[in-house]
Amino acid sequence: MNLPKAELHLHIEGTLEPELAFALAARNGIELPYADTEELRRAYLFDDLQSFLDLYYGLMAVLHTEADFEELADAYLARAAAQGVRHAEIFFDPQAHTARGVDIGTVIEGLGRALDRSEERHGVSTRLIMCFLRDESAESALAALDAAKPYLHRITGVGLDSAEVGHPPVKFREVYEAAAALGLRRVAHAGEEGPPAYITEALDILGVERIDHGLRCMEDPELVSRLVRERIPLTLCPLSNVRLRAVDILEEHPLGRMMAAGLMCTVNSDDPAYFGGYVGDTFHAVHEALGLGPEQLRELARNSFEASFLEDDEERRARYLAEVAAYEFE
Ligand SMILES: Nc1ncnc2[nH]cnc12
Ligand SMILES: [Zn+2]
Repeated sequence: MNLPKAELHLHIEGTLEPELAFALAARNGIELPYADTEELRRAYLFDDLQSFLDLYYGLMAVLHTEADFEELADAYLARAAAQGVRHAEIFFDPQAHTARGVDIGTVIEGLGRALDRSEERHGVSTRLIMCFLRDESAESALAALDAAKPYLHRITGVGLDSAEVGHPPVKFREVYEAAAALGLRRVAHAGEEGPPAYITEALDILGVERIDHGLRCMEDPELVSRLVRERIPLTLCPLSNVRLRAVDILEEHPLGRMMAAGLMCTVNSDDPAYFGGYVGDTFHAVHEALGLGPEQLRELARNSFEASFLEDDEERRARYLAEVAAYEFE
């Protein structure tokens, strides 16, 4: 769906399509444990977040050089642009690469090369958000933040991802304090598989401005009231929730109820190479499965720009919002 939109929850490593994975494996002399792209795709049957993460971190082994990261990001931006994305705030997982011996500078400069050309090539403005792996230690996250210091001009904010349950936001209190002191914006995954209390902690202890997922807030009516009152954006990922079995089928996704409750929802693709669709596909899917009509889709698109980190470019935000208002549905 070509409705102009911002994508606010997108792991660049989750855009690694099987074809590119095999091409990079061949280029870098790496043998993948799959015969071909078909066999790899057949492995995309996940039971939960962890079963996905195991494959996701494994396949990253093909990413080595700046050129690899550049190609990955450029391929995503081309696909996103074709689905109406005008602005993308892109997550990356530096610790998943440094743990394999790939320097953080290689990752950031490689992604940066694609992002620098994105407006000219794809008409997509971008921001970069570095995520800490919550199943690693706070010390490891602090080391990642320290290693990113020479590249802060390229980084807008920090996030928190990976296996959620058992790794509450409070574990990263000092890391987020340090990030805030560096002038970085703050977001965190919370309430994907973890309890509603993690959402409250992310807001109160980490000082986040948006909640990534936040699906499980619906179990706590007081939390819902607070999120509505404070207009905290939620970056929902409905196709991801189905593939990782947070909801059984898309028709049962609470997105419609969340919007009706007054929550500031956005829809995003999370890891589109693994979950069956990019963000335009996701808009189309929620239209079909949940019966969201044009004005609800327009609200989601408007929210995506309002929740985006475009404070340093309000003129651009206003332009994007005008495009949303003027969009004519077929
Ligand atoms: N949906 C997700 N939840 C947590 N960590 C992730 N890393 C990549 N995708 C993720
Ligand atoms: Zn995510």
